[in-house]
Amino acid sequence: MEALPLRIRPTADQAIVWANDRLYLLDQRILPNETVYIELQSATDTARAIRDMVVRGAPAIGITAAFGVVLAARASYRAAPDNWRDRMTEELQRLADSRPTAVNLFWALERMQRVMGGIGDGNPEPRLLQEAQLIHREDVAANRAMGEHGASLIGSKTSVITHCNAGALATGGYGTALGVIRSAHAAGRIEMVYADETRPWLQGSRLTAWELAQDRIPVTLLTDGAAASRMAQGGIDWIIVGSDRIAANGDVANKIGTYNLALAARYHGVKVMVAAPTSTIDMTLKSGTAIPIESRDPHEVLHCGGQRVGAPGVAAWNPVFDVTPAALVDAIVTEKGIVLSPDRQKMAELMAL
Ligand SMILES: CSC[C@H]1O[C@H](OP(=O)(O)O)[C@H](O)[C@@H]1O
Repeated sequence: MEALPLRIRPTADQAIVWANDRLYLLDQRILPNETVYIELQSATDTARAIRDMVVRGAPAIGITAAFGVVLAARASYRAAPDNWRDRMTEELQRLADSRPTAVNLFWALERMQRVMGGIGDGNPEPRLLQEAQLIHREDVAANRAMGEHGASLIGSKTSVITHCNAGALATGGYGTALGVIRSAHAAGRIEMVYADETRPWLQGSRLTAWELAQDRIPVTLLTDGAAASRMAQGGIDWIIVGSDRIAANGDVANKIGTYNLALAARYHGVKVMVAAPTSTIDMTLKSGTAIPIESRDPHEVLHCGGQRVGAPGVAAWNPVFDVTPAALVDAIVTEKGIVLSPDRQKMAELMAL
């Protein structure tokens, strides 16, 4: 991967760019201090970029993987025009192995493989690129629909707490949780957004605060440990978060710390909204206990802001997601509509729409 200048304005809605027949990612590891696009030359590059969190966020991971399939097809067809499918197997597996929790990754790969199955002779790239771009466009449209659905639940002068980054940077654009916040703000109903910093990777302080400030939406940073005390002071109406995978009974996997928020919210009478496209819902898993939870390098916990904060010899536990039981979720908001007090039957009815 090489960092190349790309002559577009680096905004949160341009985190994933296909231009000049090339794939570029806004490097989210160094936002907000630097806005640098990295060009990806192969599916292996793409898998590494997902694993290393150059791009992150469930829908964004799925969209990026779809473009990774296009890069794999280009290389395979050039190497073996008559046998390009078989040559893609290894690269597709690398993409699938990049991160385990966001189901959108596997949903996108399966959709691209279904298209691969329908391609006849000749160069597969144009048809696969068309599908990857369609997945990207559909995600933005879903986020805008989700934003309106979610905003319909938001009353005037609402203050919310959000966790991690479920914004344009985590999706194809507009965002899921931040999409709801953007739509409610456009309707004049947002008083304040409190953004948890979200240790250890700081998606909240580095990414969410940047996105909201860029859109002139009022935002106040919280340390992760401050959220419950802020709720205890009163005046918080909703917790609004995204998700990486939702099980068939409505259990929600999201960034580590979401479960803590939901427990404190229930105690303080604050409602919990999870905004996610239906591509994040995994009806093959009966409950959240079956959702694979990614653990990352303890180094991420033992360091902060580029310096070591854990004494030598100290261990660290670094699961980067947790599961919030459906019983602690007041609303799951998707592009298809809203599920209040989610349960298995209601999730099945939503998915049947
Ligand atoms: C709209 S999905 C965003 C979702 O992804 C984040 O995880 P990560 O930054 O590790 O990819 C977090 O769980 C967000 O809620």
